[in-house]
Amino acid sequence: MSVRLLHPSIQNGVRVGDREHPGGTLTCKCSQRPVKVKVSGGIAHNHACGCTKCWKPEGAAFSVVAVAPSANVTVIENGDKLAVVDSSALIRRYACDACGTHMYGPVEREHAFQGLSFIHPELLDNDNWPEPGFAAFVSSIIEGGVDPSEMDGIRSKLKEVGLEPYDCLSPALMDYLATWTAKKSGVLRQ
Ligand SMILES: N[C@@H](CCC(=O)N[C@@H](CS)C(=O)NCC(=O)O)C(=O)O
Ligand SMILES: [Zn+2]
Ligand SMILES: [Zn+2]
Repeated sequence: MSVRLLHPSIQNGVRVGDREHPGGTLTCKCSQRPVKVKVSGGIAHNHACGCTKCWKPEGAAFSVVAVAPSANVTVIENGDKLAVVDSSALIRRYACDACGTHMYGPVEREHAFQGLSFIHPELLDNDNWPEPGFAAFVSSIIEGGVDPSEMDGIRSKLKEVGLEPYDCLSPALMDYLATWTAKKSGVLRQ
């Protein structure tokens, strides 16, 4: 069986990026009138995501996705091609209606991630962005069509390239989300 492509940017090892990376311009895959979105500042929480909702390049089992403050994310060209993929989802993923690339996904609802936009750093016009730190929603790749028998090998490969596999987000992010929820409900003090 051929080796499953996890994601082109992690398949042969994760390249260590620049923590002080300044952002850049995200460009969709269209050869004509590509959508361009400017990210005017750093990104955080870069990770691989196996869920069925995050955009993945052709043939990849995982997406690579990070966040930036929504205030730093601006559509600069051909925004008329953008449409929200699923308006009921927490992340309002704006995709190019011609090539399907997800360009940015703001969280607008009251939520621990409110004010952040999810973006795919591989679409930036430079490649020194901070590397992914873990793999999230790994079991979800089965929902995307991966045979369950491949999972042991895929989790081993993720570990080999330095990405700890989790079936939701990382423990640190899950604790952050739970803390936000506990404060909102009042069981923890603000
Ligand atoms: N097993 C589901 C998981 C979907 C999911 O919960 N995705 C996470 C990671 S991106 C999430 O936070 N989704 C919120 C959203 O899609 O708006 C799938 O693969 O579709
Ligand atoms: Zn496009
Ligand atoms: Zn996802």
